[in-house]
Order: sequence, then structure tokens, then C-alpha cells
Amino acid sequence: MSIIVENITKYYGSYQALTNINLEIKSGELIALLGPSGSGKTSLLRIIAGLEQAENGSILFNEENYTHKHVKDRNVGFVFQHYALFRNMTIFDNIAYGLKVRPRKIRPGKKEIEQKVIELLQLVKLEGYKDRYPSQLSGGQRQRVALARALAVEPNILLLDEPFGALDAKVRKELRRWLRRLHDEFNVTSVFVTHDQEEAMDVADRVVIMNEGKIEQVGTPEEVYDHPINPFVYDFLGSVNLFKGNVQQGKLVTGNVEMNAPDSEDGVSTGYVRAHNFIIETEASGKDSIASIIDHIHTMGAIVRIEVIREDTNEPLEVELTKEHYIQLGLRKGAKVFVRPKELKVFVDYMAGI
Ligand SMILES: Nc1ncnc2c1ncn2[C@@H]1O[C@H](COP(=O)(O)OP(=O)(O)OP(=O)(O)O)[C@@H](O)[C@H]1O
Repeated sequence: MSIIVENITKYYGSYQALTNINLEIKSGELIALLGPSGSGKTSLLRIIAGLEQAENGSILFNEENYTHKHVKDRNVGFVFQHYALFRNMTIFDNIAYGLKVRPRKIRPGKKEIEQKVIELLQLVKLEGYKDRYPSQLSGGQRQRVALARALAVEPNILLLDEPFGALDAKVRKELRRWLRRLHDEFNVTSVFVTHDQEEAMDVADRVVIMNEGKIEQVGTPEEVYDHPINPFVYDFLGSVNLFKGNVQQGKLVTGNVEMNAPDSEDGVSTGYVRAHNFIIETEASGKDSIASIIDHIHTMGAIVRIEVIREDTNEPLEVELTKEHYIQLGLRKGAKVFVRPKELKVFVDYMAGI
């Protein structure tokens, strides 16, 4: 089922939490709403769900206007961070709940419910746990039950609000795989809220990046990472180094370094370079070589993160390289090196001088 969000505006009292949100979600897509705390992700999800009403705008499911439909008539499944399972019910009964409470006319028979629950238990690999109670499961297992419970009623749309937020990093990763697998299996249009960019980039077909109640950019993980449309998106998606300077005739001048910026307008600008988009050398090789001193070396498995201090401005830079390359170069703390951007994106500082 497709979702269209049209001109949605939401106020809490006089506070405007969402401003003119427009978004089209294709049937069967898995979409992540990603943004810092307070950017309006949960508000948007709740409006899609019908748990919250917007002041302005419409919500369409399969092009039909659902704006004023009650949550129970939208057939959406929910998984929340703290959407506790029923503590006094077994895992089996928790999953069966949504089917058992259906009005008699549309309620499946006992055998049918049983079969469905068993299938779901198999899918989330918890067959052996059906007679346990939620308190006898781990956090990750409980969220798998929550996913199975949400899917049991065959929702048109699955909405997840920080579903893995309360779990540790390793379990979160595992659950991402579950979400992706279950999503592919059921092909249900899914929207999940997260503030974890790695989670969004890893799981979603497309990522919606939100900030201060607005959408900054929508795109596939590759699009938003490789072609961020503004400084906010650049900064939000992974570690980035900033070079404040001035563009003159296709060159960004920063400190005593000149970097090629052929497509940039002249004026006060900031260059953005991701940590892995530097070349690190022991000799200068051009006007864009930034003389620096290694301040800190941090090894993280196959990747080495090096913090260097620019000699011209004393500003720190973060550079990432493979361990293999790091060993080849024989780098150590205190050594002088030259870092050069492989890929630079320049945004004009429109606010400069205002
Ligand atoms: N019921 C409410 N009453 C008043 N203000 C609210 C209410 N719900 C949310 N807000 C405010 O609206 C803004 C957006 O909140 P929302 O929960 O949608 O953001 P979020 O991006 O999901 O944040 P988080 O990641 O912290 O959950 C915040 O500033 C929040 O304080």
C-alpha cells in the first residue's frame, strides 16, 4: 500500500513541530525517518498512524484519503521501543492477540490462528519459546516477538518507532537483519524512525532526513551519503571535516592551502571532506597538501582513525585509512604528514556577512 503525505503541518500549542511535509512512499518500500532528537520524526509517524492529527494537510493510503480515519480503521501494525508485550500472556498468546480480538465476523478460526502464530514463530526463530512469558526472553527476542505480533494481523503498513533503541549495539545489528528479512518476506510498506544513521543507511530502501520539523533530503542511502544537498545532511551522515575559507576562481583558499573547487561560486564558503576521503602522505604533493602533525591514532579493526593538527591553523582533522595502508606508511604519533582531500564538497556560506 502506498502512502502520500501532503503538506502536513503540526503544532503543539504554539510550537510548530512539522512544517509543510510532503513525502511519497511506494508500496512495499522500507523507509527510514532519520534526524536528530526533536526533528519531528515521531510526530510524522504518529500522524501517518492516525494517533495524532495534523492541523493541515492530508494522508493518503493507496491514493485514498485517510486523513480523518481512526487509527483502528487504518490497519497499521506498530512496533515501539517500549511497546511492552502483555506480561501475563505467553509468547504464543501475545502474537495471537490481534487476531483473537477481531470482531467475530472477521476472526479466523482457532486452528487458523494457531497455524499463523506457529508460522510467525518459525520466521522469527522462536518456535521453542511459545509457552514462555515475556520476562523469560532477552530484549532482542522480545522485539522479535513484537515484530511477529505486528505482522500477525497482516497490516497494510508497518510503523516502527525506534524499535531497537533500547538494545545493545550487537543485538541492534542482528535485529536490523530481522526487520529487513521480515519486510522482504511480507512486502509490507514500512516506515521506521531512528536517530541512528548507520541503522537507517543499513536497512532502508530510502532515507528521509529530517531537521527542525522539515525534510532536508530524501534518497537512497547512497544518494544521501554521496550527494548530500546541504551542509546539515553532510554533517549529519558520518564524520566530516570542515574547511572554512574563500572560493576564488575555482579554488577554495583555507589557511595557506588551496583546494580545487571548480564548480563553486566565489565567496565565503565551507569545504566538507569525509574522514575516509583524504590521501595521507609523508611528502607534500601539491597546493592542496595540508601539513599536519599526528596527534592521536585510534585503531578500530581494519580501519585506523588518525587525528592530525593542521600546522597552518592549528585545527584538528580526522582522517581514516585502512590498517594495511597505515602500516605501509609507518605512521606514528608526533610525525609530520600531509593530508590532501580526495573528494571535496563546497557549500557557499549564505549567512556570511548578514
Ligand atoms: N505531545 C506533545 N506536546 C508538546 N510538544 C511535543 C509533543 N510531542 C512532541 N513535541 C515536540 O515536538 C517536537 C518534535 O517531537 P518528535 O517527538 O516528533 O521528535 P523526534 O524527532 O521523534 O525526536 P526524538 O528522536 O527525541 O524522539 C519536539 O520539540 C517535541 O518536544
